[in-house]
Amino acid sequence: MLRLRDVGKRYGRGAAVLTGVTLEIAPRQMIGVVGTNGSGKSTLMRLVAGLSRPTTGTVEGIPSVGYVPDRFPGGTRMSALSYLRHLGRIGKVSDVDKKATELLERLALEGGPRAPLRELSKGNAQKVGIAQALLGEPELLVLDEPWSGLDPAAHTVLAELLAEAKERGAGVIFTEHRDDLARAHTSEVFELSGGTLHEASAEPSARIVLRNPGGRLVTSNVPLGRSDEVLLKALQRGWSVVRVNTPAAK
Ligand SMILES: Nc1ncnc2c1ncn2[C@@H]1O[C@H](COP(=O)(O)OP(=O)(O)OP(=O)(O)O)[C@@H](O)[C@H]1O
Repeated sequence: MLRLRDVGKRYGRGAAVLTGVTLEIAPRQMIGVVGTNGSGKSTLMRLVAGLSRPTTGTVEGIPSVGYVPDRFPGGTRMSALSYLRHLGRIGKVSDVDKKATELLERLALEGGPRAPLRELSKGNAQKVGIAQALLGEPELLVLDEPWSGLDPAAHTVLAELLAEAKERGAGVIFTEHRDDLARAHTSEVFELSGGTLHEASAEPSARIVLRNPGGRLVTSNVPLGRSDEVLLKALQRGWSVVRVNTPAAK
C-alpha cells in the first residue's frame, strides 16, 4: 500500500502545483487520474514513483515501482532488447531476455526486439517504455499517459498486461487526458484541478475556465447541477469566467 498524506508540491518559488493531495493505492487497485494540460498529473506521478519529493506532506510505504514517463527517452544506438537486458540486470530480473522478448513481441514492436531505440516512432518507443516498467514485475505500476501514441492493437495488449499485473497483486495508477478513456479502464477515476485531487464524477459535467485574481487560468470539470454555485462563488471571490463548456459543446 502506498499512501500520500496531504501532499503539496511547488517548484522553486513558483505557485503550488499540488496542494493537500491525499491518496492511497492498494494492491490490485487501479486508479486513473485525469486533468487538463499543466494540471500536475506528471508531477503527481513522479511523487508516487518516488522520483520527486513532496514540498509538504508525506509519501509512505514506497513499494517497488515500474514507471512509464510521459516522454520515453529514446535516442540511443542500443536495441530495444539490449536496453531492457541492461535495465533487467540492474534490477536483478531473472530470465530477462525471455521476459523482454515476450513483452516486446506481445506489444508488436515494429522491427522486433532488435530494433534500434533511436529509430523508433513515438508509439513504438512508448511500447519499450511500457516493457521496461513491467519487466521486473513491480508491486506498483505508475504510468504517465501510457495509452498516448499507441495503436488500437497495442492498446488492447496494454490493457491485458495491466490486468495480468493486477492479478498478480500489483497496484496501478495511470494518467490520461480523456475521461472516457480513463473510465474504460477503471471505475476509480480522480480528477486533478486547481492543484487538488478529487473523485471525478460520472455525472455530466461542465468544463469551466476561470481566471484567478493573479491572472492564472484554472480549469475544472464541475457536475452540471453545481455549475451555477461554483460560478457564483468564483465571481464573489473576484475571479472572472473565461469559458463554460457544457457536455454537448465539450
Ligand atoms: N521541473 C519543473 N520545474 C518547474 N516547473 C515545473 C516542472 N515540472 C512541471 N512544472 C510545472 O508544473 C505544472 C504542472 O506540470 P505537469 O507536467 O505536472 O502537468 P501535466 O498535468 O502532466 O501536464 P500535461 O497534460 O501537459 O502533460 C506546470 O505549470 C509546469 O510548468
